[in-house]
Amino acid sequence: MRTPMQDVAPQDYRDAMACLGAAVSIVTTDGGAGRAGFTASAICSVTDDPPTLLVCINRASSAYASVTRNKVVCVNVLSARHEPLSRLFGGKVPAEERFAAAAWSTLETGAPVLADCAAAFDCRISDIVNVGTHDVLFCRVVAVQKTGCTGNLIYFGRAYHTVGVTDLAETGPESALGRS
Ligand SMILES: NC(=O)c1ccc[n+]([C@@H]2O[C@H](COP(=O)([O-])OP(=O)(O)OC[C@H]3O[C@@H](n4cnc5c(N)ncnc54)[C@H](O)[C@@H]3O)[C@@H](O)[C@H]2O)c1
Ligand SMILES: Cc1cc2c(cc1C)N(C[C@H](O)[C@H](O)[C@H](O)COP(=O)(O)O)c1[nH]c(=O)[nH]c(=O)c1N2
Repeated sequence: MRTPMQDVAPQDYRDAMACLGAAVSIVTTDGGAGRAGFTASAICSVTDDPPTLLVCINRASSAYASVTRNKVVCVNVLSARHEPLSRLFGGKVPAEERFAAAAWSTLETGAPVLADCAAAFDCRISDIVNVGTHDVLFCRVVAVQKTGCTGNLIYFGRAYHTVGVTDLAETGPESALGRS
């Protein structure tokens, strides 16, 4: 006989998840349903054939309607210097103010590409799965832009950190992992 699923408390779950460090990206969209973007850490690679990544988006997010109606996103992987931009896209700031703070271009889909991000994955959303408060977006990658993967922004222990040495001669090896 099956026993009913026993969930842990959301706070216990979040406390444990705070130990799971993750890269920080800004996920953007543009199209008939408008331009929008949000800071995201719930992103990972699914398969390289066909190149597919997943993004988890809270259905309460101001970007949700635009993302799911436009059906395109660009995942802009952030460097340490983008921490202020990450805070801006982290909520409660109007979309126009978020985008005014940086330079953007486009690749294939028209979703905004952050000019100097570490890497950008331009995607068409192929599938959406509802799970609890979030939608899991499966995103087919149709173009990439790669600028450089040093000094990347990480969110770990409820704080921003940097991984990867930016300039050893200038900063010294101790700066390879720094808390901000
Ligand atoms: N996946 C997400 O939606 C997600 C991830 C990170 C942060 N956030 C947002 O940033 C705020 C601050 O986060 P924090 O890390 O400083 O402290 P926190 O205690 O709220 O969260 C700790 C960790 O729990 C997970 N988490 C938090 N809220 C979540 C949610 N609604 N859905 C799924 N996972 C969630 C994330 O891994 C997060 O890093 C959160 O309250 C949340 O609104 C959301
Ligand atoms: C470091 C970090 C990481 C994440 C977030 C925040 C921060 C600071 N947020 C929250 C998200 O950025 C925020 O809720 C949106 O900007 C929505 O806010 P508005 O509704 O636009 O004000 C977030 N939201 C989401 O739907 N999926 C995610 O993976 C993440 N990850």
